[in-house]
Amino acid sequence: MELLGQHRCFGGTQRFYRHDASSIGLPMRLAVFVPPQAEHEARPALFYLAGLTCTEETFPIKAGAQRLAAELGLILVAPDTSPRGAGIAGESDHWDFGVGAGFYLDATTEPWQRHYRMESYLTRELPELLAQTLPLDRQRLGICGHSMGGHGALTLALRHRGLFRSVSALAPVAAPSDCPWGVKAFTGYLGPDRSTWAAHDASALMAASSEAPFPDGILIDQGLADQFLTEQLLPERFEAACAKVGQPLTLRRHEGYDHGYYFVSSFIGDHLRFHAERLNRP
Ligand SMILES: N[C@@H](CCC(=O)N[C@@H](CS)C(=O)NCC(=O)O)C(=O)O
Repeated sequence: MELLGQHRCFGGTQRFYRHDASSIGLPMRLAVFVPPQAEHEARPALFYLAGLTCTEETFPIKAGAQRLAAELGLILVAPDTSPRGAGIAGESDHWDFGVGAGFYLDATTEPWQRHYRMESYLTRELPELLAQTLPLDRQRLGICGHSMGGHGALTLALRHRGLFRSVSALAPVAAPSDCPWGVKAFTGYLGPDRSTWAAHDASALMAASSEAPFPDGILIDQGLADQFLTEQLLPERFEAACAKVGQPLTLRRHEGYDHGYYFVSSFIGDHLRFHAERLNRP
């Protein structure tokens, strides 16, 4: 991993890295906050997946999570939202598909399947690489995300049982098979056969579970003034699926909050505490 920049921050360091990602076949960038406690011992890590149009810089710059992460001793890992530089014609033409919109899955269609492999990158390559490079306890990983990243957090946690001990989301795309962003992404990355989509749809995955996958609970925050709430996010679908399988879910609906980072920064602290509590258990 090539260290591109390092900044002292609340006694720890905010770092930016670039590395050759073998699962993607291209260089990837990521941001990592290392809390002061990591100088002495391996610490738990929270992966944060950002939403459409974001980069690895969005979370460290806008969410304001470092102060509390330093107190809690949490490493924060913020990857990019898609491969960049794949050279696919038109890959930057849409803000909700292609560059900046990788949807945290492995594409199975041409021309995307060679490089658009965010799921393999995040679940196989990155935990291993980070554990080799940083004082990170590989057995204590949590995942959270916002919007498309909320979809990523929920689906990766549900698809890779045991990899992430705790999961939460802010304004997640909760039923992507049934919203315009998800239909566009799944059609493009997985093809038109809808039977392949359910495996990447948090509500469908939860509804298909035989028992509660996260008995310690899942936390979701949602703003009620979110401009994408009723057309794209559909948290009530995930809520119904959790109820069906007995999955404990705290879904908090907040009057007046919209979709952006003023909302994320208002509630990210509760997510850090939620994860720290679960990741610090022996
Ligand atoms: N570009 C879109 C909005 C995209 C958007 O809201 N992205 C969210 C994630 S889905 C975000 O976090 N944007 C970055 C930011 O708010 O700083 C639009 O013009 O409507």
